[in-house]
Amino acid sequence: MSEAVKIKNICCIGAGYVGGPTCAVIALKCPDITVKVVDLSKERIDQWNSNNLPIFEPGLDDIVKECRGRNLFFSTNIDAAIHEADLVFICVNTPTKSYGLGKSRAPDLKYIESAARRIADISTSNKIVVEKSTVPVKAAESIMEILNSNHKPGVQFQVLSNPEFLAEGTAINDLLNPDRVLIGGEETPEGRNAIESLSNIYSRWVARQKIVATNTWSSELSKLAANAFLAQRISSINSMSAICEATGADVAEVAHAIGLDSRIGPKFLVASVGFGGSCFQKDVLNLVYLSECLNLPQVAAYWNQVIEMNEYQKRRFVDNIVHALFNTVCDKKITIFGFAFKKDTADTRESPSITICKYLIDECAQISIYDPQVDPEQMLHLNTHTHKYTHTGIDIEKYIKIYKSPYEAAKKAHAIVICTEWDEFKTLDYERIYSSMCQPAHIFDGRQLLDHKYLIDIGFRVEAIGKNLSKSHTGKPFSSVEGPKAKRPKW
Ligand SMILES: NC(=O)c1ccc[n+]([C@@H]2O[C@H](COP(=O)([O-])OP(=O)(O)OC[C@H]3O[C@@H](n4cnc5c(N)ncnc54)[C@H](O)[C@@H]3O)[C@@H](O)[C@H]2O)c1
Ligand SMILES: O=c1ccn([C@@H]2O[C@H](COP(=O)(O)OP(=O)(O)O[C@H]3O[C@H](CO)[C@@H](O)[C@H](O)[C@H]3O)[C@@H](O)[C@H]2O)c(=O)[nH]1
Repeated sequence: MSEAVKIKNICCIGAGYVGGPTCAVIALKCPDITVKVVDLSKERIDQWNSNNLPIFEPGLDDIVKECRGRNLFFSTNIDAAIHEADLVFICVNTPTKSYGLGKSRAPDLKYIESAARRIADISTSNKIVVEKSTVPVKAAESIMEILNSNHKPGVQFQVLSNPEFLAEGTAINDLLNPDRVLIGGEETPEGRNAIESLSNIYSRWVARQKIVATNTWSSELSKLAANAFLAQRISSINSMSAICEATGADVAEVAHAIGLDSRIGPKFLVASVGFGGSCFQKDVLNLVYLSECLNLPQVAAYWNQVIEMNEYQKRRFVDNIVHALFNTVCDKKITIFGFAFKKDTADTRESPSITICKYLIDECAQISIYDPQVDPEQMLHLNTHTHKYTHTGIDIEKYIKIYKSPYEAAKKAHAIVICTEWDEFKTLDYERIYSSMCQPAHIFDGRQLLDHKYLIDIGFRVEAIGKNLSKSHTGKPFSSVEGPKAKRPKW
């Protein structure tokens, strides 16, 4: 590739949360480029071709409606799309391995490898292959080796790393107005030309100074580093929330106060019941495993603590629920508000709600769940593909009921547990809810979402992450769930 190629045909392998929205935005901004999004899953492709898209993402429907059939196509014909493309995005999943070497930590790269092998098999013309999936450092090298070992004579490949930074729920805005676009490539004339070809696509709507070129390994590591830093911020503020509950400091006030320091900044400091989503845990574990493989155990332990803190936060929250409900939730109806891992998405991957429900089921609670977007089947099975719950063999369907109305979900419940920060939870009629519940009625706010004073005035017993509201009701601070009462610090 002696000069930057003008891209006319793009193939995207993987029609998921990244592939679909990213390609929809590229098609919108580049009407002269044909974009084909392909996937092994016929069901997913059929949904992309229907009025009921597989992903709930604000703003996505309108873009797909505008571009689909014009220059945006969804298909299972993977080979044809690869064959025609000048540039291929690899957007397949890279979940944490559930077997073998690196089990529960290393990313599973089997989907990446199979996509790379397919590209090598099918390609009869030069292609730029863009690794958009999140991968360990040096994955591009493996992709290049697979391509170069299997290609047809005369066919050349360039592999770029172009990690995606969109967050679910705000994906369209993030894609239209990214903080940066990162492109890593080989430090050769061919590598620079490939970077230029991809930059020319993004520069249709992203300012040139926001398109950052690096070497391939920096780009791959920057994606893991960005997610690790973001997850670390949440674990840090969550660790503060435990201190707040034990002392009477208010975590929202602490977050505001520290966020005013321009070196710290105000974003991503909302203490919560714990972070969820398909990326943070997986990518931090990926970094931990990478560090271990590089014989850097201290680095691995440092980042692993981010995950440990997240687990601790979820456990702490549930322990508190059990203690506040007079040390037993057995056979009590507990209502979970929110099953998605954050608002404005129907995605439940690694949602804290799952862990919370499992812990409560371990205590034999009867769980009722309401979420405005999540598929009821997923909630009924706690996002597993079976109704049997883990090692206990518990039949979870016996313990879970799904409701279409928050008011029905809360009827005769002993407690409401806010797990997702959906806006609609802020404006429910809590007086009506209170009068339909078993008394004393409890609310556990895992998202600092509600007006606690108002709820206490209604009569609720309220406990919230990072706040000590005890003076208003039981006199027991949130953190006393640890067992022996937290000791007052000596100054
Ligand atoms: N979800 C996010 O918000 C997000 C954001 C940034 C980066 N990422 C990263 O992007 C990657 C994709 O994430 P996602 O959430 O879109 O995953 P996803 O599971 O929603 O989608 C991946 C798709 O790839 C398909 N696939 C797998 N192997 C294939 C193959 N060989 N040929 C064709 N299709 C194949 C699967 O069927 C699936 O539909 C991951 O590495 C993830 O870490 C995700
Ligand atoms: O102050 C905060 C911010 C977030 N969260 C939680 O953290 C999780 C992740 O949220 P967010 O980062 O907004 O959503 P994701 O879609 O997981 O996006 C992250 O993961 C993506 C996949 O790698 C990256 O592309 C994004 O840049 C990165 O923000 C969710 O459970 C949130 O509720 C908090 O608890 N407190």
